[in-house]
Amino acid sequence: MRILITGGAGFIGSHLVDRLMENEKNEVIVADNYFTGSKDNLKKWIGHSRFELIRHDVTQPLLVEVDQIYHLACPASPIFYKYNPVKTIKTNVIGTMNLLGLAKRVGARILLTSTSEVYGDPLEHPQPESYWGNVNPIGVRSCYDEGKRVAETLMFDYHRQHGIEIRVARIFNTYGPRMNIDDGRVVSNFIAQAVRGEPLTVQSPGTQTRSFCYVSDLVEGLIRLMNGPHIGPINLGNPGEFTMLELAETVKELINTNVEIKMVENTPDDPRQRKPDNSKAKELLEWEPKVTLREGLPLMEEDFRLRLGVDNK
Ligand SMILES: NC(=O)c1ccc[n+]([C@@H]2O[C@H](COP(=O)([O-])OP(=O)(O)OC[C@H]3O[C@@H](n4cnc5c(N)ncnc54)[C@H](O)[C@@H]3O)[C@@H](O)[C@H]2O)c1
Ligand SMILES: O=c1ccn([C@@H]2O[C@H](COP(=O)(O)OP(=O)(O)O[C@H]3OC[C@@H](O)[C@H](O)[C@H]3O)[C@@H](O)[C@H]2O)c(=O)[nH]1
Repeated sequence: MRILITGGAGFIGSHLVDRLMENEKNEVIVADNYFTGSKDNLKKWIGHSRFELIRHDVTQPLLVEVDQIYHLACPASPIFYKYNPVKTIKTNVIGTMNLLGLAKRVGARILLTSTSEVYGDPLEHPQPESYWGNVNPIGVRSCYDEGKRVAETLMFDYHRQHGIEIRVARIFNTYGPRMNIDDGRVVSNFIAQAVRGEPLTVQSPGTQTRSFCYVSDLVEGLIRLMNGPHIGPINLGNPGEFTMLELAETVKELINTNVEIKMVENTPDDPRQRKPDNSKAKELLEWEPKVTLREGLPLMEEDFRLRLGVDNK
């Protein structure tokens, strides 16, 4: 099987590469523009005979002969997707069209990594795939939320109109080693702050909730979705729900009991609650996350200490 992973130099993408490369029958091609990803994440595969890395921006067409496409390319951290919002929209819309065009041309199956952000600031809780969401179409997060919603629409229209084999995953907050140190997302921020001995910055009010999935669980879900018969959309996330204050307390307890917790200002349109309804993934993919937050957080510590150059406690 020859497999293309767009965004494969990023956090989730590089873990997916690791898993797919374990199978000696797979050849893996990564296409990435290194906006938020890095060659470092793939260093153990560079030079391997079954692996290829291409510097490529998905807003441009790509021609490669492949059997499957995991389409991940898109900045995921709010700081980075808001940095150049027009580019984020182009990546989601033109990028997804380009990859669908490739899938059509070579007859490949294509999986889109959509997001729980398509539910916006959800009025239904937990969120099932049947919920249409509560999204601000003109806000600062819209380039990402609405961009992913259009990407999903494109996937289903190419499927209905051209018979393309599609898979759509709606990923909930995922964390683990290799997240960018300055990524800006809450788990990597708190771990980096705890390792550096700096205050943990909880954005107000701190009662907003998220459900955090460890990256190995998520990758397993993506592979099951890609290779199963169901097109989705299917929620992939861990149903354990925590307030940001609870997350900060947990990081403090597990990583550095000496740090303070500091309340800081939040950003506009921050969703107030989020938790996946996992029934579809359980039933159709026989998938359930295994790693709890308390187990997963310490697994990031060594990677962050090494990259930050901070010795063990
Ligand atoms: N991590 C999460 O919690 C989460 C949640 C929901 C959805 N997702 C989705 O999963 C995917 C991967 O997320 P991640 O957490 O690994 O983020 P990431 O930022 O670490 O990885 C994204 C990768 O895409 C690349 N990229 C960005 N724009 C590109 C472009 N125009 N052309 C080519 N490459 C481009 C980046 O350089 C990076 O390597 C994204 O599509 C994201 O929307 C992630
Ligand atoms: O330092 C911080 C950073 C963030 N936060 C809070 O933590 C919560 C989560 O924020 P993050 O930036 O980690 O992530 P978000 O949940 O907003 O978006 C995320 O979810 C879905 C994915 O598609 C996106 O890629 C991802 O970034 C927010 O309520 C935010 O206000 C803090 O309290 N402190």
